[in-house]
Amino acid sequence: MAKLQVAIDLLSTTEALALVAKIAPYIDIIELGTPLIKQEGLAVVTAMKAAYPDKLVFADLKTMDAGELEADIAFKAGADLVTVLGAAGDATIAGAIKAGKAHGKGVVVDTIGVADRVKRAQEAIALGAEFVELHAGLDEQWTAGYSIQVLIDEAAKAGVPVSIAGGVNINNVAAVIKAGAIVAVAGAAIYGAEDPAAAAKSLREAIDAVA
Ligand SMILES: O=C([C@H](O)CO)[C@H](O)[C@H](O)COP(=O)(O)O
Repeated sequence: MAKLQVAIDLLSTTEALALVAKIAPYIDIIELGTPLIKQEGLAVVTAMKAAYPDKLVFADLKTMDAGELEADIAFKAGADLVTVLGAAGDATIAGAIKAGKAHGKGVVVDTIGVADRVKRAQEAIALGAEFVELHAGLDEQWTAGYSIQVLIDEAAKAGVPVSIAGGVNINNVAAVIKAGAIVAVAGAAIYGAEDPAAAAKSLREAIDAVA
């Protein structure tokens, strides 16, 4: 069954916890976004895992160097999954995966900014990543001409476990899952909705109707 990951790009632990209190029944993975972790530190990871021990807590570290060290810190703080950038060297990805194995946790490789996302996804899975995020970041999404269809097409070609992040919403989530993504990542479509619970519920239902 494909998973729904909420990407929380709010800026306080209080707001993040309040959001998850509304949407918890509909989501599988709770992502603490990079800006949130920069604002609140890894304490937000610890607080979220304490509040939702049965959910997967995803720390979007976007590590570029010192893979083993940064991943180890986040796993100790309570993360189940951490991100390392696909743009980083193989040694950085391998280091984070080593920390993941030591903790019995996983590493997700984020392809933001990578020119050939499909090739890097295949390489990252060969290195031992749990799955790879085919990702167009917020700045890329706001660039004229952006379409999530690029990521959907890449997911269909990748042949390895991938998630899609970058403007997932109720209009495209079925296509995301039909393309083979094992995780749909939705940020603004949930936290920016007038009724986040209703938005998360609709996304969940749309995913389950495909998967
Ligand atoms: O990972 C993200 C970004 O780098 C800021 O942290 C976003 O959470 C991701 O792009 C998903 O965002 P939405 O487009 O709002 O779904």
